[in-house]
Amino acid sequence: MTAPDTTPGDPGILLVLDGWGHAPPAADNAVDAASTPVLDELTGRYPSTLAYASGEAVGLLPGTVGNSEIGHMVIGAGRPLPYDSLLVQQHIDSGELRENPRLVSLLDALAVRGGALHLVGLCSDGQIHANVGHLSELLAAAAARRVPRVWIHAITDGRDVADGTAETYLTQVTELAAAAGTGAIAGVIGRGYAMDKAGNLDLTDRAVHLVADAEGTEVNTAAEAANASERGDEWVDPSILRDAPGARIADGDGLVWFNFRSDRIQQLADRLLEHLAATARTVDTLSLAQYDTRADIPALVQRADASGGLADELTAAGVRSVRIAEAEKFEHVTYYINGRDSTARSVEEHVRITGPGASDYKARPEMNLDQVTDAVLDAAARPEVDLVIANLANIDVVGHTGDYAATVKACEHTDAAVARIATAAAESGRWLLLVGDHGNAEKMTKQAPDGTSRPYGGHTTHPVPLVVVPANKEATAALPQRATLADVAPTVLHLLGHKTGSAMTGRPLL
Ligand SMILES: O=C(O)[C@H](O)COP(=O)(O)O
Ligand SMILES: [Mn+2]
Ligand SMILES: [Mn+2]
Repeated sequence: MTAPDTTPGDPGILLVLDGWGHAPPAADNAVDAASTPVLDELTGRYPSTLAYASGEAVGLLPGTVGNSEIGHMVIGAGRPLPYDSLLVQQHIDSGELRENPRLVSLLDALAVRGGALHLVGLCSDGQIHANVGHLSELLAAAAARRVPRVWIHAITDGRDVADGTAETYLTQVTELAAAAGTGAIAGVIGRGYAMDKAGNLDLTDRAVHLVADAEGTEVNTAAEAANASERGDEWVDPSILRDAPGARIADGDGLVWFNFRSDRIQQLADRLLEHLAATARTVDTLSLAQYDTRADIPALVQRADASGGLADELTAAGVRSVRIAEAEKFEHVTYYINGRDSTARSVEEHVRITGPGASDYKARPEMNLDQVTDAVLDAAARPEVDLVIANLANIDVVGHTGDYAATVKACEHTDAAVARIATAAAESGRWLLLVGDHGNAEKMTKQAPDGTSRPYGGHTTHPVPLVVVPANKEATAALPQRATLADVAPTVLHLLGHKTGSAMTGRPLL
């Protein structure tokens, strides 16, 4: 770790505008269409640039859309970090995954005792939570080890990919199973139920009972389940295939979770394992990548080391920070930006805004932004606070609804919040760094496999705006033409008067 530098810096505010991407004006660009006079003025008047926030620049496979987890982790780490999806793919390409001792021993045990393998995960190629290609590799491994029965418990997406595509992905899953020579879909359920992360256990339990107990509406085909949904792919009702006898999890079966990202599957994983234990079923369980579950689930692929980032540098330098976000993005400015490290730090305060959630953010594009902004202003007014780090969630969370008009409004609410925060920064002698963590709202349609253009609420590969409003407004140094999210932590440290951390490969932009 780098020793703190003695250059006096200024206190500041790091504001992550979640899902704030940049793309040329177009009919589906909600960021451009929104009236955002303050963001326009700050971007025009002060040093600004575009930062890469997807693909290799942040530790993803080339061409992969950015996401909140890797976005905030790289903002904090000051270097690209090989993300879980990239590590899984490397283990597949090298053949390591198939030979993974934990996997081999589970599959061999199932083959010997005649147990079934249950594979649970999101069936799409959104590459944010999961990738059906990974499922394919697990199916091939099960076939090679002669596991007698393999059941796929399919979660439908419609959020990281265009809505209305669930049937296509379910067909693909069936084809992958046929190609591998094993596996059949047992049940289908939307991610709104199976991947709730807000503690709505009534939703989670619908998934628990489908997967563990084969309880759901009976359907003849997976496509029938997908097409019956009146609320899109995210909300496909729990459905069990009529020709899936014995898909209920039995004592002695095995279970592998194939989402690589933990945040939206961990609630279900814990709940399901507790239900199996309560019903006297011993089931050996693995996850593709490491999960933040209460239960200790052995992972097939370990996480990259993310230490030596901003949090470690701030702690070493005694820099006091306040982290603020509403529930949807709270972990992003605490756990993820700190490198998936939950160590309590005495120099950090966490403010979690808990206003009303919403099942449909179309109707409430303002979310709880006023309270988030109030908290930022309160923290900025405290002289003992060196750094305020906040996430404004609206552009991303409302963007995910795929509703263009609501997303335009979310951008406009965000602009009004930035206006208040920029004024407070000026009044408290703070610099203000604005940056997106990945694109979303600047592209609200996507071409479906059938060639039609559909509303799209998912992320993009576009770069994100990055603006530095200096504490001394006379300073007008230009930023490099292109930056990456890895440059944010070195720039923040520089503005605070500290050197770049020795583990960081990004550079201060000023
Ligand atoms: O989990 C979600 O809401 C989306 O799939 C991804 O969005 P995030 O990366 O912004 O959390
Ligand atoms: Mn995000
Ligand atoms: Mn998002």
